[in-house]
Amino acid sequence: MDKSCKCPTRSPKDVSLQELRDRLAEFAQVRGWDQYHSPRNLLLALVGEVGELSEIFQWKGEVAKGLPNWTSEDKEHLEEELSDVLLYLIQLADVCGLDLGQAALTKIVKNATKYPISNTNQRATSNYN
Ligand SMILES: Nc1ccn([C@H]2C[C@H](O)[C@@H](COP(=O)(O)OP(=O)(O)OP(=O)(O)O)O2)c(=O)n1
Repeated sequence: MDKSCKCPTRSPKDVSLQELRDRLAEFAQVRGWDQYHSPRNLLLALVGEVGELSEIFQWKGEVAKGLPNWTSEDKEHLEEELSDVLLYLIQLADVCGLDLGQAALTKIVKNATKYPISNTNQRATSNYN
């Protein structure tokens, strides 16, 4: 093992929105791209990446959870497109001055109020009819 490596060691799941936001801000800043990263431009970039994500599923028919029949190349492509969407979403929230993580937690609480457990079968499933 290379002991000179200063790479942080952590669980693969241990990535915070704040770290992603900070790294994206630095990525844009050192390239002089902040000037182009307006809310509108980032939204359009986000929508473009959602389109690229959609293309992966286009014309495939239903896809089983866990993607059992997908190649590792297909899964890697999906990871990249999901990441592009996430990264533009984080940047959009950042340039709007919003705390996306806190907002998402607040929204989950709001969703739970809107869809109480006792009414889940009637209300949530009615969305699919
Ligand atoms: N002004 C920019 C341009 C790119 N990116 C970052 C965010 C995305 O993660 C990725 C998007 O890069 P591309 O526009 O090259 O898009 P793709 O990676 O999807 O490449 P392609 O469209 O060639 O498949 O780079 C960014 O933050 N700001």
